[in-house]
Amino acid sequence: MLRKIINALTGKSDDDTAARPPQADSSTSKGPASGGTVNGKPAIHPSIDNGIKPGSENFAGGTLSCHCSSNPVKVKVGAQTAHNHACGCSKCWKPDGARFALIAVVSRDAVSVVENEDKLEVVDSSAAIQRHACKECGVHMFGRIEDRHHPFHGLDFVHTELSSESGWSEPKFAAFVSSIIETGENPDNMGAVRDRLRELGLQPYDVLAPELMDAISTHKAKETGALPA
Ligand SMILES: N[C@@H](CCC(=O)N[C@@H](CSCO)C(=O)NCC(=O)O)C(=O)O
Ligand SMILES: [Zn+2]
Ligand SMILES: [Zn+2]
Repeated sequence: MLRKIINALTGKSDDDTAARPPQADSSTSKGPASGGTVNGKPAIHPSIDNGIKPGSENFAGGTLSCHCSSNPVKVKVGAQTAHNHACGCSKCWKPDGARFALIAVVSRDAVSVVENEDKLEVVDSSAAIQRHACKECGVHMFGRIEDRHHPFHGLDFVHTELSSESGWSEPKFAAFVSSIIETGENPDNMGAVRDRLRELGLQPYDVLAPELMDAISTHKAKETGALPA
């Protein structure tokens, strides 16, 4: 692993090719390690690979459905989302073939499970974001922060591509970009991936966008007393 990191940093090739995940240009089926290309460029996510459609100002929400063909879980989101972004982390749900998840936040008060709640389970109860996923198809229906001290407490994370309504806020940046390597992306592809994100108008960040990092630090400073509450 260390050798791979050093090679990625120095630009040297890794002769242990058998151990490497497929290249971006290879074809594929599932997961970021096998993310393919669209028109010769790294595929990011099927909803935006052909361009990003802006959301609608007066949009007031819709219903998310999981991928089950029968008895899908349905979650009502009764408000427009905010901070929609592409996320490369290993924890967010991605559809087949996507390198990135698309994920946005919305007030938890606006989120309610309206059908087949019994099919939901929390993927990792120790995670800050409790991702409620369908036990049958694996789709994450919403992610909730239960820790009252967390900077984003009160917000749920949702994938608006699960809704048939159009008008949801569009993704505006890409977060945890380097993290795609953690699930098998070839480090040699990162330049092309970042170029493609910029071309789509999604500034790549390796953590979150500055306004969210500032919000997290402000929250912490108010808790410690470094800033007035
Ligand atoms: N490199 C890690 C990063 C995982 C991570 O910190 N993910 C963020 C963003 S998720 C939506 O933007 C996070 O806040 N995670 C908290 C949680 O998942 O509970 C990796 O790739 O796994
Ligand atoms: Zn399902
Ligand atoms: Zn994520």
